[in-house]
Amino acid sequence: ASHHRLWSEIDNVVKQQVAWARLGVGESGTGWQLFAEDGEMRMYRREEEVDGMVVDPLKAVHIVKGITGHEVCHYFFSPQYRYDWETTLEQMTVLETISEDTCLFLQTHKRIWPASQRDVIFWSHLRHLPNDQDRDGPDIWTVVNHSTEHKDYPANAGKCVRIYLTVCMLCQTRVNPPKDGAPISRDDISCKITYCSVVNPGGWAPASVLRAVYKREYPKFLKRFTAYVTNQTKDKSIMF
Ligand SMILES: Cc1cccc(-c2n[nH]cc2-c2ccc(F)c(-c3ccc(S(=O)(=O)CCO)cc3)c2)n1
Repeated sequence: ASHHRLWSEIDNVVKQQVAWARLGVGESGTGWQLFAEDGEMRMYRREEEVDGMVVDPLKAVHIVKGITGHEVCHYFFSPQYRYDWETTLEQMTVLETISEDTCLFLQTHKRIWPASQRDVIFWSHLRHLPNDQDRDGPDIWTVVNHSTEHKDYPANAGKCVRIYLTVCMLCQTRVNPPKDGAPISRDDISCKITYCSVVNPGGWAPASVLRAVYKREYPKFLKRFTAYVTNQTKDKSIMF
């Protein structure tokens, strides 16, 4: 693809996020604490503060039957579906479509009492990392969202406090080919999802409130989003 002004930053952040997402949460004692479990979904966080603000990194691992990593990343990246699954979204603007796999978003999200309302500007990049180089390597689809500036929307100019985030949705598709050589159906596929997120809430917000919001919102988001993809794809041909 023709390189654009953000290309080198995107390439560096994507490589760093893919490496980070592929690191397991290891045995207990590595600082990751399991805080939510639901079926195949496991959510971990690390308690970290920067300048007295909670920036707890989050890592969620989920295995969903019947969908592919390409499908998960397609619905996570594409703006036209976002209001369907992002329940806390109040306003989304595509500031720039930089290429067919890279967009610039401005989003305002519903206010979390007693903190002020938040907005965020981030570039979003969809990438397929095929495993052609090493035979049994993982075939990865990923979307990385990373905060950036925009000259027309300075931080904290209006009523919203600007937040800063890096999010990685990393997917690996597993196929169990049917014994009798039949064509692959949705019963023969599953997707291993690793969702990583680090959010700096910008202005001050009480640690207890933020941690309670994260504990409630992240599991709800991942369950709702993956259910949305399952429902959107169930009668469509498989997008590998
Ligand atoms: C899933 C989740 C976790 C933690 C907090 C909340 C939440 N509750 N009420 C307001 C928000 C809120 C405030 C500001 C934000 F930037 C995002 C935000 C969350 C996720 C993403 S994303 O990049 O993962 C998906 C694109 O929207 C972007 C912004 C969410 N939602």
